[in-house]
Amino acid sequence: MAKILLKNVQALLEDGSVAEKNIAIENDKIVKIGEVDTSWVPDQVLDGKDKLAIPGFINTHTHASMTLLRSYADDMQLMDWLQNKIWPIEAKMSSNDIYWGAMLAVAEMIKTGTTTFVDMYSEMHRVAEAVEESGMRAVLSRGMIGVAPNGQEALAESKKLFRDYHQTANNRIRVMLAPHAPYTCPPAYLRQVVDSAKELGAEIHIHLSETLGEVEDCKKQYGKSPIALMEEVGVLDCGVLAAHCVHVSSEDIALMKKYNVRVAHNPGSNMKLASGISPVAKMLSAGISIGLGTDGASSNNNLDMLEEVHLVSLLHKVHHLDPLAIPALTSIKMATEYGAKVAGFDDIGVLKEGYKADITLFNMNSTQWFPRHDLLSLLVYSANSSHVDTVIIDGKIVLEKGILTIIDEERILYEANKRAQDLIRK
Ligand SMILES: N[C@@H](CCSC[C@H]1O[C@@H](n2cnc3c(=O)[nH]cnc32)[C@H](O)[C@@H]1O)C(=O)O
Ligand SMILES: [Zn+2]
Repeated sequence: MAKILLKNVQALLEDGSVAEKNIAIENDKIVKIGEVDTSWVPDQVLDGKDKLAIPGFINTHTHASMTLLRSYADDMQLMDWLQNKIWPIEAKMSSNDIYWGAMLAVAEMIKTGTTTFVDMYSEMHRVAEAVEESGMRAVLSRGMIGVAPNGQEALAESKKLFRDYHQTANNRIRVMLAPHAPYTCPPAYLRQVVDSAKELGAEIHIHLSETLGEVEDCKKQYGKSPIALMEEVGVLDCGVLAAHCVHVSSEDIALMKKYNVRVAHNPGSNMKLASGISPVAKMLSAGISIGLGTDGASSNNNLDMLEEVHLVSLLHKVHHLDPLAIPALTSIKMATEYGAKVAGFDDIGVLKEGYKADITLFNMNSTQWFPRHDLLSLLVYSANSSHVDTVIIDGKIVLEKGILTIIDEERILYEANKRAQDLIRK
């Protein structure tokens, strides 16, 4: 039995308060927050002095292996970027490229305090391998472009991924089915995906209503918005994680609420691709679950969730000309507790007894953390992710004093860089 004690740490609790606590971890779970019985003897004690403990960040939408394409194509329109730069080079990516790209992403995510990510890409068994080896938690999906030549093959791969990996690695890996978007998956294909999802009991991860152009084209072609089209073809019956939802109407929001569509909001990507500003405050007040995501490292260009926390708060304040919009606690909850719901978990996202021990510790020994009027405010508005000190996932220490303990950072940087260089020469 592995027992870890976080001693006298400042802990962000479910009600939003921060208080000095002991946190006892046994195997993969938090067993106690508060006074720990002297009969409970830990194997390892981590000193919590000057440390802030929060639930590990949950990145609700990314394409991990796209780290290999970071800085390869910037300052472009979404469709131009996808069709003329990204998809042609993705077609040349080998299974090993996918693996090392995912490893680079996992290293970056752990070092910036993320403990769970939701991914959509191809060759996902290699991403699963990176997740298994690194100790990370993830929701994986094979992104399907629903047209010839690979539509049917992608669906078969998706189903296989679900059967092989859903709820494996001590439940660290979950799997969803991911038709890429309404503009790449025609209704007949989406109906096939829905049938497969129902047959397997799988949920659906999809990009929806990302740009105005997408919504306009969808209305022209099918007479309805992407959200309404998803209702018609049955996607909304399966349990949906929808990335983006930037251009959604009041009618769309009512449908999303009716079917409990969960949203991955990607403020950095939406700003960089100039997709627009998602009506986050409106969706939150309609009772929709919204998490934060980075999207791929080619449209962000990093996987730093604390940056998204910062952005979501600032973006919606200035958008509404209202400094009360998306306060600090809401933005942190979107990155943790609400993100857990969005990703489909009921035992992560909060520091709570009985929950999984997925914990990020910030070292508060730097200028940005002084003076300490309000630790939550410092975290959201002042700190940065280089202050992440220790990360625990599923009860295992995967980062200690800023050093990756399970995976080899030097090797990952070397392999990923070499493969990215070879890829652009192919
Ligand atoms: N090209 C893959 C399948 C697609 S996976 C998911 C896809 O989403 C793409 N993607 C990344 N970010 C975005 C975004 O913001 N909107 C739409 N697509 C994106 C990404 O480049 C990738 O091609 C194949 O081999 O069949
Ligand atoms: Zn995406």
